[in-house]
Parts: sequence; C-alpha cells; structure tokens
Amino acid sequence: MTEPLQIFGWRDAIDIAIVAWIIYRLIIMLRGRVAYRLLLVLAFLAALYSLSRLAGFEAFHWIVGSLFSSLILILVILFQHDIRRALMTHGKHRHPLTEDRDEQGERDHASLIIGELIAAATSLSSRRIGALIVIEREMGVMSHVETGTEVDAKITSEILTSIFLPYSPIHDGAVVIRRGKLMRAGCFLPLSQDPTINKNLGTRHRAALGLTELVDCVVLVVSEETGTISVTVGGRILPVSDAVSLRKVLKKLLEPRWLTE
Ligand SMILES: Nc1ncnc2c1ncn2[C@@H]1O[C@H](COP(=O)(O)OP(=O)(O)OP(=O)(O)O)[C@@H](O)[C@H]1O
Repeated sequence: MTEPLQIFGWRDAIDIAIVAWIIYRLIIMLRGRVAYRLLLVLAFLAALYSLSRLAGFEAFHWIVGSLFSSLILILVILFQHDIRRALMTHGKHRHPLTEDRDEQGERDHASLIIGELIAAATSLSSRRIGALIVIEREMGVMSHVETGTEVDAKITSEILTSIFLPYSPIHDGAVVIRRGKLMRAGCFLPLSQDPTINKNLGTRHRAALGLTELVDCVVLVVSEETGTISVTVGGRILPVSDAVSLRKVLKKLLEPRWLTE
C-alpha cells in the first residue's frame, strides 16, 4: 500500500502554499469584521458544498453551489473598490501616512505626521474639545462614510485643532486622513450596532467603533466630556494614557503592512 507521505510530492507542497497565500491575502484584505463574517460564511458554504458532493445529495449540492457563486459575486460587488486598489498596489511598498519613496524619508515623514496627530489630540484633550480622526490604512473608507467637506490639506496640529473648535463650521463629525493628507472633514460615520458596547460610550465613540468594524482603518477619538484620548481599530477601543503611549500605539498601527504582517 502506498504511504500518504510517498504520494505527497513537491507539486502538492507548491499547491498548498499557493492556496494558503491566497487565503492569507484574502484575510488581510477583508480584515474588517463584516468582511470576516462573509468570508466565514463562504468557508462554511465551501465545506457544505464538498460534503454534499461526497454524500451524493444532488439537490442540496446544487443549491449550495448556487449560493456559493452568488456570495462570491456579492463579495466582489461590495469590495470592488478595495479589490481594485489591492490589485493596483499589489507588491508595492505603501505606507498609510506618506507617499515618500525611500525608506528613511518615509519613516521621517510618518513620524512627523504622528507628532502632529499627537499634538492635536493632546491640545484638544486638555481643552475638552471632542474630535474624531479617521486614518485610512490599505482600504478606502469613503464608501462607508457620508462625504462631508473636501479639505485636501497638509496635516498640521493647528489645522486639525482648528477644525474641531466648536465655532468651526466643520467641527461636527470626523476628518479623514489618506496617505498623509487631510482629505475631508465633517464626515458622518456609521454607528456600531454592537449590543455589548459599554453603555457609558456616547455616539462619537460608537461612530469610531462602527467604522472600524466595517473597514480596516484606525480612528483616533478625543472625548469632549472627559478629555480621554483613545484609538479604535478592528471594532476595539484602546484607551491611551499619555502622549508616549499614543505615539507607541499609532506607530505600531500605522506601519506599512508588509513590515507588520
Ligand atoms: N456618526 C457620527 N459620525 C461622525 N461624528 C459623530 C457621529 N456621532 C457623533 N459624532 C460627533 O460626536 C459629537 C458628540 O456626540 P455625543 O455627545 O453624542 O458623543 P459622546 O461620545 O457623548 O461625546 P464625548 O465622548 O466626546 O463626550 C457630535 O456632535 C459629532 O460631532
């Protein structure tokens, strides 16, 4: 009798490596929670599809197969922007905070922007002015956000602070940062529907959580009521105690993905 290990050749190893790589890239791309759930449904349907075939349940196999194809189509439609962006930028060295070409320039620029974000957050926090700052990573957020006002400005703590001052016409809502640029202000984010959220959190924090449940991005929140600064990512809220820990958290979350994964 042939041993399984004797049948397993280099072709199988390459085959498994390719499939594992595709699944890994899919998980990275669809890391927001809703996308994750869709991916799990897809995996479940794939398992049912294979099992129903093995068991010889023809009708059930046909139904699951149709559901499977429809779900793939729905995924492609839902994530068309992200898929296009991922394909266009595949293999490129991308930093969420800068378009700088060389590695040192990229680090310096990113560090400068993180410094501006920290200065703005601490200044707003000390004056009990609420703020909501969305920082895109690999995925775009605008398909989940009500557009607000175009800003297209360099990121400085002064601009960020003045946007959130109560008499600013665009202080309500969130600002969106893409590749180190302040793109929009006054944006409305989807609220989290998670019933387990701490009841003490108001709508500003629910909005930050809501967006990060849907899209892989980082949201910096300053509470108007308490002045606390927190960072939300992947539907979780991370309170930060001071500027040093805020720098640490932002640096970690905003490194180019190929360095962190
Ligand atoms: N869905 C949303 N998208 C964007 N901004 C929002 C959203 N919901 C609330 N905000 C912003 O948060 C502000 C304050 O809302 P609210 O007082 O309900 O939140 P809060 O969490 O209690 O505030 P804080 O924690 O800062 O005291 C709003 O005026 C608005 O600027």
